[in-house]
Amino acid sequence: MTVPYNPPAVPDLHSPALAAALQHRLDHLTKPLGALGRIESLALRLGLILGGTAPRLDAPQLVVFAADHGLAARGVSAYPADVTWQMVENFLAGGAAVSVLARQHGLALTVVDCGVCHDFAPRPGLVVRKPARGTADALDAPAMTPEQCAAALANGAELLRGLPGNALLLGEMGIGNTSSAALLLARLAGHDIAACTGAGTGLDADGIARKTAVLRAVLERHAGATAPLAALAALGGLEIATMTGAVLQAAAERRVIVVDGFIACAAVLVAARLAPAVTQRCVFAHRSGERGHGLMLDALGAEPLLDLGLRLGEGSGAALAWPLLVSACALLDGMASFAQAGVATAG
Ligand SMILES: O=C(O)c1ccc[n+]([C@@H]2O[C@H](COP(=O)([O-])O)[C@@H](O)[C@H]2O)c1
Ligand SMILES: Cc1cc2nc[nH]c2cc1C
Repeated sequence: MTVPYNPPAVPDLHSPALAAALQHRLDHLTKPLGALGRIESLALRLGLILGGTAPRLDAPQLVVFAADHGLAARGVSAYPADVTWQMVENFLAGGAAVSVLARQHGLALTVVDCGVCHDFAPRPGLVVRKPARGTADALDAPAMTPEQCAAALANGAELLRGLPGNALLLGEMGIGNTSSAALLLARLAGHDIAACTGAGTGLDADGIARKTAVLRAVLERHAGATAPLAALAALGGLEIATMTGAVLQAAAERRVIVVDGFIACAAVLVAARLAPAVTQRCVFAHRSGERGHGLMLDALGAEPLLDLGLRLGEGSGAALAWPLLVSACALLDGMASFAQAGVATAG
């Protein structure tokens, strides 16, 4: 299957001179060498992405990509598929975890209907870009046709082009989407599906065993879908495909991409298989409680900032990590050097 989509160019960020200037600045601030730990590598990364020694985060955008999954009818989730549209209403009404966190941290929140089986009343904060009402049951057919997958990728890119600011925080909502993420991880990183399959919204051990059996059969059904976009179309969700297009566009525009949990990482995994330099623009917010997320982060070469046992999605982990990015920039910009403060350096 060929998906008619050309990813944008994502150049390497390699800049030894800027990296040296950032490291020099970090090393001369009034603290023992390296004492701000991972905040220092975060500051370095933000400087490299935004292209300066005093990076400024501007107008951060938290986008929740939502869609339904045909595979949900196979009992792979602990919750009914209707929760997808009901939670979209909750995001927009301001009552979801991510709504609260976005308000708290001054993040603009946009919800994108990428393929929910529901008609929403138009309102501010909701964007409808749906190539289909949910995916097909991947046990019967490819989840998306090549055209639907290409349309979702293009929608993500177009959406990003219209957003202000220089930081994108990824969120998602879709009953059944840990199945798609597990399938993509198994296929693109070459792991057994059992190591990639977890409880999602809360399956017990028997439920996880049934989910694993379904997913193993899906992989067999689509054994030929090995290229990244073919795998995305066969196994993925409409929200994952739209998010992949958004990630590629954000990376091409040199925005900071704050990656949430297991499903958001699956979109980044597809994007990184198409354009490896994508991960240079990513800050991985947290390690989620979902089995498989550790393998996913390893496949991306990622070290997440937080490890809180979150397994909510929605962009909640990205929003919780956001203040660390703000602090990293503030410290880089605002701390005095040893020379400025008249503090003695190490003997
Ligand atoms: O972000 C994660 O790591 C994560 C882990 C488990 C579940 N989720 C959320 O739960 C939903 C998918 O779970 P499931 O069991 O329906 O596949 C979806 O809406 C995700 O946002 C998210
Ligand atoms: C209630 C609920 C909220 C969610 N938010 C993201 N995924 C979710 C799944 C459920 C079931």
